[in-house]
Amino acid sequence: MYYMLALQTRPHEASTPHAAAPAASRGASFVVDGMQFAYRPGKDIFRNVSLKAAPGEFVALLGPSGCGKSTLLNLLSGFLAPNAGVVTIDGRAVRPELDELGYVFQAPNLFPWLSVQENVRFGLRMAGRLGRDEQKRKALHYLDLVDLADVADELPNRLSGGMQQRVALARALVLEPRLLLMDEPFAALDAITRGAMNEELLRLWSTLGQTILFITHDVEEAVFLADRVIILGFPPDGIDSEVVVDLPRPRERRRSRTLPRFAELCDVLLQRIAGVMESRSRRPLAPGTEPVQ
Ligand SMILES: Nc1ncnc2c1ncn2[C@@H]1O[C@H](COP(=O)(O)OP(=O)(O)OP(=O)(O)O)[C@@H](O)[C@H]1O
Repeated sequence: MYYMLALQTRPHEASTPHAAAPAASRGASFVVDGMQFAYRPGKDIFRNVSLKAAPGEFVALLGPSGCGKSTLLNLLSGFLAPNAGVVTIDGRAVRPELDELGYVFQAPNLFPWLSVQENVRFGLRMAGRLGRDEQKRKALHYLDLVDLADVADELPNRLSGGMQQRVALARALVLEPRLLLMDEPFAALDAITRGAMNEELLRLWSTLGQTILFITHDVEEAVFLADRVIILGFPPDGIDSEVVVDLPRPRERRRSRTLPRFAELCDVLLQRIAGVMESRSRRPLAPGTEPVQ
């Protein structure tokens, strides 16, 4: 039932064709200001990076392997602390335990011995939020939203990869985060399932209105989903550039992908990534790493 509701009401997408945030957004803003970060002294991953997202904005983070996408996400979630600069969520210094934050990763990482419903309920139990019946009701509500209420009592190993990832999404959503951090959440899925998950994510976002930061390697996925795509350069360059995705919403795979603007935007992103790769290949080798003649 809730899934149908999500399909029918798309306040964000219907009313704001290009804008970032739905009118009554539940999303949190985030600000990264003058951030410097290194895992080891003298080896900066980021140097003076600044970046913002408005409440309810869908931001994709794109870049070649090793450019620092996951590191940036870990800094935004407070799992890593910057060496300089600030990271705030709605004006508060970030900490991993902030209620505002939710996570979805590439692997669903469900507990195999717990039912689907118990997996989704787990975070509420750990946080001691709500009574047992209310936790169950809420878990079922979010399972319904991802169209999995009918497998609530199954164990995860009875589900396909795509279904397991939808459970992981419901598990994040049940905590009602205002900022959803997604690290290549659909990368392990086949192309058809991935496309369906992309559409499903847009439906949920248009109903729930979180701010989303979504890491991907896939330019088409970035263009289909995002309001804005941030391209990262190789360390320590930080942000290479940004591209605003001015495609109309609501977006549907078959319709959006046939728009000439869709192809243009993909092309712009591919060129930017090629520029990032090229700038790295032109970079002088670090002392001691010159090829032996
Ligand atoms: N725990 C760590 N300790 C030291 N260096 C690290 C650590 N994690 C990542 N790095 C380095 O930081 C840089 C950025 O890594 P990161 O995983 O953030 O990149 P990424 O863009 O997410 O890559 P991918 O797309 O392959 O997942 C890389 O050079 C990587 O080797």
